[in-house]
Amino acid sequence: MDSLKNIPALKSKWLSACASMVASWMLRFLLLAFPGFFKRWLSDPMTLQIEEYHGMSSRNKFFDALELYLQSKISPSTRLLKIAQTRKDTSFGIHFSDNQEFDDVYEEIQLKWKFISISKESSHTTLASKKKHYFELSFDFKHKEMVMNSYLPYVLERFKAMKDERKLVKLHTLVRLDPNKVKWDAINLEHPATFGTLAMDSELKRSVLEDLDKFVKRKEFYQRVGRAWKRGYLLYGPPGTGKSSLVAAIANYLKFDIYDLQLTHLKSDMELRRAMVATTNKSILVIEDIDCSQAELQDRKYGKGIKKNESEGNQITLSGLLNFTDGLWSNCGEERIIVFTTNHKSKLDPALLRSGRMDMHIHMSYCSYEGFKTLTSNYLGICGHHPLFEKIEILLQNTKVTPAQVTEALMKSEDVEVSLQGLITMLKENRYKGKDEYRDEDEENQLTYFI
Ligand SMILES: Nc1ncnc2c1ncn2[C@@H]1O[C@H](COP(=O)(O)OP(=O)(O)OP(=O)(O)O)[C@@H](O)[C@H]1O
Ligand SMILES: [Mg+2]
Repeated sequence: MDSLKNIPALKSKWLSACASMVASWMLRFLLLAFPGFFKRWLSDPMTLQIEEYHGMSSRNKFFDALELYLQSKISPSTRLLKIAQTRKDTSFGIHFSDNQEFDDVYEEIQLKWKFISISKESSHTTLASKKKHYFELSFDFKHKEMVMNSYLPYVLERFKAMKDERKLVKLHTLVRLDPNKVKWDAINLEHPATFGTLAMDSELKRSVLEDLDKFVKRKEFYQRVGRAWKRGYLLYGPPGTGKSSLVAAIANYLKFDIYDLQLTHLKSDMELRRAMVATTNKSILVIEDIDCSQAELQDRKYGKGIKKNESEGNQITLSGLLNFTDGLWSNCGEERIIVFTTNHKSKLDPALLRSGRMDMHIHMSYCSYEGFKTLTSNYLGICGHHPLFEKIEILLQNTKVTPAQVTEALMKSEDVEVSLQGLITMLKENRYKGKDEYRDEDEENQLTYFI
């Protein structure tokens, strides 16, 4: 009788067991049938956006780092790659297509990158800037700390290592996008100059190389003495003596990018500051022909030969530049080299030559016999002696020709005899020519150290 009484209780137990079994089957079925939906439902996504530019015109350096880093994450099964070669580049570059996705794994965290390109609505934009580009990084919110503090620094480290491996050196120049906006535009530096190919006094070359080596090794020293980790060089000498080639040789030697700062492209000290702040560490800021820039800036300031509306708004000054290079700018980065070049050191503002401003004054001068031998080894492949060398050595002692003039003569023929004879004729023609406007500087020391 008792067991009959328990029948309803047993029945409800049985029913609830059946119901929970059906529910678990259904859940299993749904999980198997729609895994994506459940994964999304269970996770708590977080997204970071990395835009190409931040502010008005400053390029986002992390965006540039991603462009290289993510090339290593392109899936081998990718069926669409955009290849481009700009007019100025000699090699092909991979460009990402809109909505291209990249998977990455870091410390077992799944990360998803996406490249996005959207049209901008502005009347002032150039063809290249009509689009806004950015990367999106998606991951689970619970990994936020790990991504911010560990993964992003890791991406930067990888980028630096990849850049060093590829030995990419960039040349950055200023381009004006609209009346109020300038930005740095970069191309690969294809300048072949190295210290080996430069016709330069060997003692001077050795001193410059030693100075560069010492500079890059002295991080702790600069920190200890509380100085900004920067070095300034003034390169001076007649046109065609290798000042620009020396800048390229330094960049190739240290693998530092070059920022070619054309002061006359800028309208105000504010623009100058923005452009300088946008330069990266391990870079060379070059201001070529500083005497000409200085003169033009003076003209603009006082309106000499310049229409009123052209001079308006141009408040860029040499002292503004020097204060900034000596002060805040040099302190907000590391391993910065600043180079001024000029044909006429005597025409420079004394403020620029003041002791401590430029660490080294390097005089690039006319072609010596030693320089000539470097050039014949490069251009004609002559490593030893040649019967015509003695004549050339005597001629070079009395003739002021630049290495550029010598290379021009050496390139005229592939026949060594013809080339050297052509050079002898050129040297004879130039032997007693005209007044030397660079004589004062030529009599100075080749190298002046300040620190
Ligand atoms: N010292 C040098 N060693 C090797 N090649 C040189 C040297 N000087 C000049 N040349 C050759 O002449 C060309 C012009 O030289 P470069 O532009 O470096 O001279 P520069 O001193 O910067 O002249 P400028 O004052 O006109 O700017 C170089 O591309 C190179 O081929
Ligand atoms: Mg030059």
